[in-house]
Amino acid sequence: MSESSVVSNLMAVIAERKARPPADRSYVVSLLQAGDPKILGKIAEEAAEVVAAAAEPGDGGRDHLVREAADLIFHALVLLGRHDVPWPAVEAELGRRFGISGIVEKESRSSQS
Ligand SMILES: N=c1c2ncn([C@@H]3O[C@H](COP(=O)(O)OP(=O)(O)OP(=O)(O)O)[C@@H](O)[C@H]3O)c2ncn1[C@@H]1O[C@H](COP(=O)(O)O)[C@@H](O)[C@H]1O
Repeated sequence: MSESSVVSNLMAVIAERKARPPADRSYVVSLLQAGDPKILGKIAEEAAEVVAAAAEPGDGGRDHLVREAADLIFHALVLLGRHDVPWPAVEAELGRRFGISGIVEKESRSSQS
């Protein structure tokens, strides 16, 4: 499975968990049912763990960073799913920015407001 299809498939699982919560235990359902405060708290927690892992030296630190980044992105995807934001919308936004310097893009934001 390619990396981008992992994200698409995961978003499909999250949407399915939301539409038809299974009787079996599901971490995604527990997050969706607990709502934004729980999901946002997990995102903040995982972001702090990314920061800590990035400070660890060597291959162990790098591997830890990969795991914590995956946790952070997973919880962000659950938040998107809860708000019915489809993954292609995020991809389209990244695509819109592609090749535009972040400095130029930020300047265009302030001229729009
Ligand atoms: N990708 C994930 C995924 N990534 C992380 N997690 C869970 O996120 C939780 C993170 O918990 P913690 O904060 O305790 O973990 P942690 O930060 O590493 O803990 P410490 O470092 O503090 O010890 C754990 O329960 C992980 O299992 C995930 N849970 C589910 N998925 C996907 O979601 C699908 C549906 O899951 P269910 O709804 O549970 O069936 C699964 O098949 C997977 O594909």
